Amino acid sequence: MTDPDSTYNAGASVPPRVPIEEYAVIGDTETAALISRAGSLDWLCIPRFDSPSCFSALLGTPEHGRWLIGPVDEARSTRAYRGSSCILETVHETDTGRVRVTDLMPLGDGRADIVRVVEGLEGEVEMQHEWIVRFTYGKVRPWVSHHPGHERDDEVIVAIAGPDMLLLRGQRLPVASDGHHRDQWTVRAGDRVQFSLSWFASWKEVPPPLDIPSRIEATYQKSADWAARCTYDGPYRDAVVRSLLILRLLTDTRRGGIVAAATTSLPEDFGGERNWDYRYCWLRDASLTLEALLAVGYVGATKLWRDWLVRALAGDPEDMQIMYAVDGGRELPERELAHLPGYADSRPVRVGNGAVDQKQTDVLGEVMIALENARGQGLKETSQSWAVQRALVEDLVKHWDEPDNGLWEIRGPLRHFTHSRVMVWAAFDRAIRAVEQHGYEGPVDRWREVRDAVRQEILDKGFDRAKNTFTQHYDTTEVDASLLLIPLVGFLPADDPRVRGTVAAVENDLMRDGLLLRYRTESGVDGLSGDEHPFLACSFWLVAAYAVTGELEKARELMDRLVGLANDVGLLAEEYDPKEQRMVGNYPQAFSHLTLINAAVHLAQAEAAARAGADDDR
Ligand SMILES: OC[C@H]1O[C@H](O[C@H]2O[C@H](CO)[C@@H](O)[C@H](O)[C@H]2O)[C@H](O)[C@@H](O)[C@@H]1O
Repeated sequence: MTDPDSTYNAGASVPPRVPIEEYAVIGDTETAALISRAGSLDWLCIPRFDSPSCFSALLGTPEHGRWLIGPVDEARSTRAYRGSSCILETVHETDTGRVRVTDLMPLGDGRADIVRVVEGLEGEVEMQHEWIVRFTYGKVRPWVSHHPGHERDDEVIVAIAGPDMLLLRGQRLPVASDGHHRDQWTVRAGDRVQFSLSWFASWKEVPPPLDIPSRIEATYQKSADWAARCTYDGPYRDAVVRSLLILRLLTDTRRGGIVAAATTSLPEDFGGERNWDYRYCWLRDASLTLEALLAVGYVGATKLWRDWLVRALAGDPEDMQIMYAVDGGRELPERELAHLPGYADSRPVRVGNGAVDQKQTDVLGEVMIALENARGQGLKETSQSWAVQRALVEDLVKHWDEPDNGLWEIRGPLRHFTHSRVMVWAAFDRAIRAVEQHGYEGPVDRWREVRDAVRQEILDKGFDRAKNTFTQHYDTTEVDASLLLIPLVGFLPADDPRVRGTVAAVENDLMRDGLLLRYRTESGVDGLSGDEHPFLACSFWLVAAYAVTGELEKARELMDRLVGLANDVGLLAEEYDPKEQRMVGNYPQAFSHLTLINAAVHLAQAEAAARAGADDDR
C-alpha cells in the first residue's frame, strides 16, 4: 500500500509532510478537522476545538493517528466545497476510474460526528482505508474492539481511552492488524459506501446511527441559508463568502467563543520555535471577527459573542485576560508536547498559550469598537453588558499609560507600543460615544481627559518627525504594520500627511516580495530566535489603507494577489512564504480571513466613492 502523502518527504530525518495548503477543513462549529487532498484526516480535536487531538499526524507521523480514505494508485485529485457549505467533495481520478469522497461534520444536532461517503463515478478505483486512533495528542493507544452486529450496517469498531470513546460505523469496516485498522477494496461506478465516526463521553449511552443522506442535506441547507444572508455585493464576493464560512466554522456556536485557528503549532518558521496554540478565543481576534461579520450583515453573531464576553469577563475587571478557552475558561497554561516531532520538525509543539498572562492594552479598544458597531446596527445593550464595558473602561483609566506586550504578543521587554496606545484612545473614544450618542451612563469627563491625554502622547512620542511616520513603539525608529490601522479606527483622517507618511514607511520597510511583514524581526523586539514570513492580515490591512488613502490601483493589485494566494478551496493560513510559494502558520486563520473581508469592503466603498466622484464631475 503506498502512502499517498509520502511524495512530500522533505528529507530522511523529517517525517512525510503535506504542505499546509494541501489541507481542507471541515467543521461542525464546535470543532474542526483537516483532511489532505489524498484523503488523510490528519488533525482532529474532539468534541471541542481545544480538546486533545485524537488524530495528530499533522504534527507527527501517521503513527500519531490519522484516518485515511483514498485511492491506492496515483491519482489526479480535485476538490471543492459543495456550494456555500463546508461539505468537502474530492474527486480522485486514476488510470482505471473516478471516485468521489464527500467529507463533512454534520451541523446542528449537538453531536460530534464525521461522515465520509465514497461513491464510484466511473470505471473502478482501488481504495485504501486506514484508521489509527491515538488519543491525547497522539500519545495514548486506545482499547479497540470490533462488534460485528446483526446486520452489515450494525457493525462498529469502538476505540476507548478514559473519558473518550470513538465509534466507527460503516458498510465495510477496516480490519485490525498491529494496532492499526486497514482495508483495501475496489469501488465500481455506482457503488456507495458510507462511514461515520462519532465521539462521545465513554460513560454515556452509545448514540444511534446517523441517517447520513438527510444529515448531509440538512447540513448543506443550514450552511447555504446562513451564507445567503451576506449583504456584501462587491468585488471578490466568492472569497468573502468563503471567508465568512470559515469564520462561522471557527465560532463555537454552542458556547459563543471564536477561536483564532483550528490548529496548534503549525510553524511561523519551518524548523523553528515559533509554534503556538491558536485554539482559543482571543478578545482581539474575536472582536475583529465580529467587525467583519457586522460589515456584511451578520448582527445575530454579535449577540452570541457579546453574551459570551459578558460571561467570560464577569468578575473583577483587573482580572480580564486577553484570551480565554471557548467556554470562557481562564486556565490555558502553555506546555510542550515532547512526544510530537512537530510539523516539518518545528519544535516544540505547544498546547495552551503563555500569552494568556500577557498585558495587551489594545484589547479593550478592539472590544469597544466591535460593540459600538453592533450598537450601530441595533444590538441593544443589556444592563450587564454596558456595566461590564463601563467597569473595564474605568479600569483602563488606572492603567492606560503602562507598557505592554502589544498586539503581536512579543516575548521581549514590555514597551509603549504605538498601536496599543491608539487602541487605548479608541476604547475611550467609543465609550464616550456610547454615553453621548446612545445615552448610557458613565463618567464621561474623566474619559475625555484620558482620551485627549493619550492622543497627545501618541502624537508627541509615537511619531518620528524626521521620517514622517508613526513608529512601532516610543523608543524606536522601526515601523510596524499595525500602524496602518490609524486611519481605519479614526485616530487620524486618511488624508492626514502623517498617515500618508506612515503608509509609505510601512510599505518601504516591511514589504517582502510584494507582501507585508508585521515588523522586522531583526530588531529583536519580540525576544524570539528565527524569522517569520509576510503576515497575511497585515497585507490585507495594506489593501484597506491604500483604499482609504485613495491609492485604488495599488489596492486592487495587492488584493488580486492576496486573494490568489488562497488554496483551491479558498483557505488561508496566518502567513505566506513567497519564495517557496507556500502557506505558513496556523490554519485556517480567522485573522487572515476577517481581514480579507474588511479589505474587500473598504475597497468596494472606496471604488464606489471614486465612481460617484467621477459622475459628479461630469
Ligand atoms: O508571534 C508571536 C505570538 O504569536 C501568536 O500570536 C499571534 O496570534 C494571535 C492569534 O491569532 C494574535 O492575536 C496575535 O496578534 C499574533 O501575534 C501566539 O499566540 C503568541 O503566543 C506568540 O507570542
